[in-house]
Amino acid sequence: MNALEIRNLVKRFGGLTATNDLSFDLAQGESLGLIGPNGAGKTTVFSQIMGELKQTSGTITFMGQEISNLSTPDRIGLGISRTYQVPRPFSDLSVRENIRVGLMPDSLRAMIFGTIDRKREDEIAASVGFAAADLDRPASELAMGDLRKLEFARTLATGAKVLLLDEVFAGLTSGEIGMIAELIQDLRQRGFTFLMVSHDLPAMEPLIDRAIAIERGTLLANGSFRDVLANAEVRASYLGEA
Ligand SMILES: Nc1ncnc2c1ncn2[C@@H]1O[C@H](COP(=O)(O)OP(=O)(O)OP(=O)(O)O)[C@@H](O)[C@H]1O
Repeated sequence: MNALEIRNLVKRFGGLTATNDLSFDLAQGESLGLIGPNGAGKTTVFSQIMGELKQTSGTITFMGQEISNLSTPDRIGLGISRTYQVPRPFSDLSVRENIRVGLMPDSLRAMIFGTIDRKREDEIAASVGFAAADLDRPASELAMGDLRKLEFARTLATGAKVLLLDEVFAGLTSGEIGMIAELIQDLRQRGFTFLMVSHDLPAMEPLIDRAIAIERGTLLANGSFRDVLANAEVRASYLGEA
C-alpha cells in the first residue's frame, strides 16, 4: 500500500497557480526527495498534505484513506507529521516541554490533566541525540543544529511514521548536517517513510530512494535522483542551464 497518493492536486492563490494538477505516490518505507527552484510550490504541497492549506481541487490519500478534507490534528493522529523550514519551537518552553507538547498535540485538557510520560520524553530526546543535560534548556537558547533536532523530536513525539521534512539542512554547519543525515538514516532503517525538500542536493542524495521535480507547481520529472537531475527541463529550470 502507498503511504501517500496525491492526485490532480491544484492550489490557486487568486490568479497564481501554486500547485498545478500534481500527482505522485509515496510508497510505505520509501524516502522521496522533492526538488524545485525557489517559489516552485514545494512548501505549498506540504501544507496541503498536512491540511494547513486547503487544496482548490484534487485528492490526498493516506494509507488508503482519503484525508483531503480532514483537520490537521486528525491527519497527525493518523500518522503523518511535518517539520518546518524555519523551526517553530515554543521558545519559552524547555526542550522537554516542547517534546511534551508533541506527545499531546491536540488536547489542551491532556496537556493540563494528562499523565506526563517522562520516560517517553527521555527516549525521544535521546533518539534525536539530545544529552540529558539539554532537556531543561529553554528552546530560545538552542543553536540551529539543536533546533532542528527539536523539530525532529516534536515530530516523532506525535507517533507519526510518515515524515515530511522541509529544508532540514538549512542554516546548519557541515557537522550538524552530518548529524541530521545520520538521524534520518537511522529512522529509515526503523521503517519511517519520508518526503523531503532540500536545496542541499549533495546532503539529500544518499538519503532518498527517488526524486520528483516541480516547477510552478507542475511535475517536471519523477525517477532516480540521477535521472531527475539529468532531465533537460529540470536542468533548465532548477539548475539554470540553457
Ligand atoms: N499564502 C499564500 N498566498 C499567496 N501566495 C502564496 C502563498 N503561499 C505561497 N504562495 C506563492 O505560491 C508559490 C509557491 O510557494 P512555496 O513557498 O510553496 O514555494 P517553495 O517551492 O516552497 O519555495 P522555496 O524554495 O523558496 O521555499 C510562490 O509563488 C509563493 O509566492
